[in-house]
Amino acid sequence: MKVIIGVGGMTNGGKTTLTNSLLKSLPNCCVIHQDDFFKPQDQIAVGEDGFKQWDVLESLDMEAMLSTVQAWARNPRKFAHAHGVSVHPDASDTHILILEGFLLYSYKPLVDLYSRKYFLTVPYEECKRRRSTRNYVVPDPPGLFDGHVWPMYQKYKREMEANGVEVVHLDGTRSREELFHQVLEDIQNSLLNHS
Ligand SMILES: Nc1ncnc2c1ncn2[C@@H]1O[C@H](COP(=O)(O)OP(=O)(O)O)[C@@H](O)[C@H]1O
Ligand SMILES: O=C(O)c1ccc[n+]([C@@H]2O[C@H](COP(=O)([O-])O)[C@@H](O)[C@H]2O)c1
Ligand SMILES: [Mg+2]
Repeated sequence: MKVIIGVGGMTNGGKTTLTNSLLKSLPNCCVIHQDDFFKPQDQIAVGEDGFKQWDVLESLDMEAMLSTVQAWARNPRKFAHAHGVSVHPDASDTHILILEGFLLYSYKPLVDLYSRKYFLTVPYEECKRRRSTRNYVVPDPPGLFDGHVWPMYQKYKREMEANGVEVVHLDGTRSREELFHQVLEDIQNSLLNHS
């Protein structure tokens, strides 16, 4: 059995933190981080607002991300080995892939592949506060959060809702441990229902 799980939602909702905990606890579990598919800086468009448009789908090489997912689906065992994930020879034939990122449910070719689509959010103030403490490869210029990041988050979320994409909402203000246990239990239950 092959299961793809999305850990999506807003920037600084806690996606990467939650994913790293899940990886340690789920058997035969690989991960693909959407952040690894940002295009090079010189290919990122500059908007009329003067900001580099990092938070739009066109800034990500989604075709390459999809190819990586397909490589996992063709041979999860080989993919796990290639990515340093240990697969026990006697392990059950359940293979899990976590996709983690802020625009997981806005790219049509991926949207039907998920068994479960988690969506982490925190209130605006908390998101802005957490973001101000982050050190991205390309640092945020002043005003980026209110001028670009937050408006794009709202736009893609509205589109997702208009398209009827069903997600499991997670309250990112809960503790790391609570979120981890909630999601682990939910995944384990959905694995039982699939088998
Ligand atoms: N449940 C949580 N409660 C409080 N802070 C959190 C929680 N999860 C993550 N954080 C913190 O919030 C920031 C963003 O977390 P991260 O997992 O990198 O988010 P994302 O990948 O969604 O941008 C980090 O400083 C992290 O330590
Ligand atoms: O990783 C990069 O190269 C990178 C370069 C510029 C910006 N980012 C930011 O990375 C954010 C997504 O990552 P995350 O962990 O905050 O969800 C997104 O809001 C972008 O603005 C990321
Ligand atoms: Mg992250």
